[in-house]
Amino acid sequence: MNAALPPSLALVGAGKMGGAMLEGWLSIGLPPHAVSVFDAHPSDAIQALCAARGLALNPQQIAPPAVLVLATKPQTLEAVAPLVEGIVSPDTVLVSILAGKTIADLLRRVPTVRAVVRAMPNLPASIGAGATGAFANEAVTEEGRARAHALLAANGIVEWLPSEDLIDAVTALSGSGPSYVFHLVECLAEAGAQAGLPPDLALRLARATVTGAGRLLEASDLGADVLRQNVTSPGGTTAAALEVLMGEGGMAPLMTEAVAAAKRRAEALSG
Ligand SMILES: NC(=O)C1=CN([C@@H]2O[C@H](COP(=O)(O)OP(=O)(O)OC[C@H]3O[C@@H](n4cnc5c(N)ncnc54)[C@H](O)[C@@H]3O)[C@@H](O)[C@H]2O)C=CC1
Ligand SMILES: O=C(O)[C@@H]1CCC=N1
Repeated sequence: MNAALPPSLALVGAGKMGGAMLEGWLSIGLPPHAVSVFDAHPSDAIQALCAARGLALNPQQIAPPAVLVLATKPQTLEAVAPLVEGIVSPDTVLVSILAGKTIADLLRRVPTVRAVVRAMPNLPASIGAGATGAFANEAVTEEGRARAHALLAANGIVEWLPSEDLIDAVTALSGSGPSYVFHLVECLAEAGAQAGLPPDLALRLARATVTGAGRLLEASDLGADVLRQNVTSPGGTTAAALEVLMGEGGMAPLMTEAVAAAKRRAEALSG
């Protein structure tokens, strides 16, 4: 087991993200007996995982954990805070992945806690290919930060941020970003169908194209710009398409607008 992993951990909210993170922690050797899972409506998959691996699910009482990861929806913070407050001690590091909820919002609801890490993972965490941005407040010790890092790194890359303000932009880029890419697959498939392909064939090709491009990006030392140029023959078909995508009203201004909208929504979720 990674020496930096916390000796005890509580996960509150084991839905899509919390559940994915939990699987990552177990896969890097966090002992199941060190983990308690709290969820108001645990899915069948979480119930089965807890039963199979011997994880405590909704235990009545636990000793305050070294780290508590909060992974419920931001809108449920008010409702879940008394449960969290009842579990933590002043030495617990609270790691929150709630979009928009600030450290001040969290400390107001969970007054016993002092050390808070705000983290923003993303859904590819479920296959260990996540990207997380994180910020630690001044009460997080070196040990606490190392523990949070070990947990977050179980699911992919971790970028520590110099200020909390940046978390909303990270949420808008990489937190929500996988959804933009999945929508790209939908748009590409629809465009292929409009161009005359049977819709199911267009969907298969669109999916394989985005997956393949992502894998190439990962495997290559080349930048996205060079890889783009490598597909683009002068005067060829790609150049014709990129004139549209890189033209006025193309993808760059659209993406800028989309990310700005997500960031505004994250800001509005605070409080
Ligand atoms: N889904 C995603 O791609 C990402 C989500 N997030 C953040 O992760 C958090 C969770 O999102 P999802 O996993 O998508 O939601 P989800 O709805 O799949 O999971 C939330 C879980 O919390 C549980 N829950 C609700 N009220 C509770 C309570 N009072 N006590 C204990 N458990 C309770 C629910 O039963 C559910 O299993 C959100 O704050 C979101 O901002 C962050 C990055 C990416
Ligand atoms: O859509 C949301 O609010 C959450 C945060 C980032 C991804 N999903």
